[in-house]
Amino acid sequence: MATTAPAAHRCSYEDYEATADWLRSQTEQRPKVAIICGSGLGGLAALLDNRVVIPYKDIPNFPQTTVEGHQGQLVFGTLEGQQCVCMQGRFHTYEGYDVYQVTYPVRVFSLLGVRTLVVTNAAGGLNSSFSVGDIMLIKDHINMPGLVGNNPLCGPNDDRFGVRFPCMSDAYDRDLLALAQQTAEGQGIGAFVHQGVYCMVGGPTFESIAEGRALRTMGADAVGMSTALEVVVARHCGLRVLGFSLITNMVVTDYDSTLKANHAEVLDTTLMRTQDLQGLVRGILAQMPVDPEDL
Ligand SMILES: O=P(O)(O)O[C@H]1O[C@H](CO)[C@@H](O)[C@H]1O
Ligand code: HPA
Repeated sequence: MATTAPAAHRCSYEDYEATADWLRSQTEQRPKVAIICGSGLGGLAALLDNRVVIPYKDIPNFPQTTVEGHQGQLVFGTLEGQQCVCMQGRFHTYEGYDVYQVTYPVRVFSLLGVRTLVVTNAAGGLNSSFSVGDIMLIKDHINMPGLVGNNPLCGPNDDRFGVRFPCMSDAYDRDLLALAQQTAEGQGIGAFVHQGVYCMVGGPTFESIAEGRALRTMGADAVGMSTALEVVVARHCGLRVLGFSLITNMVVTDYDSTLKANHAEVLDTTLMRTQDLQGLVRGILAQMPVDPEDL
């Protein structure tokens, strides 16, 4: 049977602008910080004061969430004096979305005036010194889909967003990383906060043992099915980025192990660490200058 490949949802500048204009018409809030909540981490949005909640289904051009643990709404509000917008639910390529849809909200945020993107995710631990429940501050990533040509910046470059060949060696802001580490230590949770490399894979399968071993050998400390694409688009349009992985399970890399990765365990672990992660984000925002130039 003949099949037709689905058309890529590459969007025009005007599409992003239309969504940003519509959001501006729904709220007077003008966020400077966007927070993308990973699986089971949507509770971060509940911390915001003066909340304005907008379901994705009402937002022009927005995809819909389909994964358990991702609610599917934008929450505008203030946290520690910072004007924020939280994505309670992100998009993944394994849901059937293409890389342009997965990253659509990031460019909209940039047009809204956001200057800092905070990405969070649930991830499997590869570094043998990590334990379930640890928090990894992301210091770098391996964008596996991007490395094989599935990069959200493929296609004609729109210079209004950024340059054709953006640098990724500075993807995760070093000053924000240092602030996050100091904040964790100040809050007494430094013992389970580490820095490491996040590897994005396509999913939705969890890793085979050979894949887990290969990723570890490549230098990844944690693996998940999100984040890198959003970060690439954020850096392209000049946002500074801070990223957190919550280690929800350890990737099985031993043929004698009987452990089996599963999404229920991922969501259970997020419940266990939700307070610490929320406290950490709150503490960082309390000290983070609104203008990146002030860091
Ligand atoms: O990356 P987030 O969205 O936190 O979710 C992670 O958890 C899910 C697997 O349990 C996958 O979607 C993986 O990427
Ligand atoms: N692998 C990939 N993605 C994940 C994992 C994992 O072990 N845990 C949470 N998200």
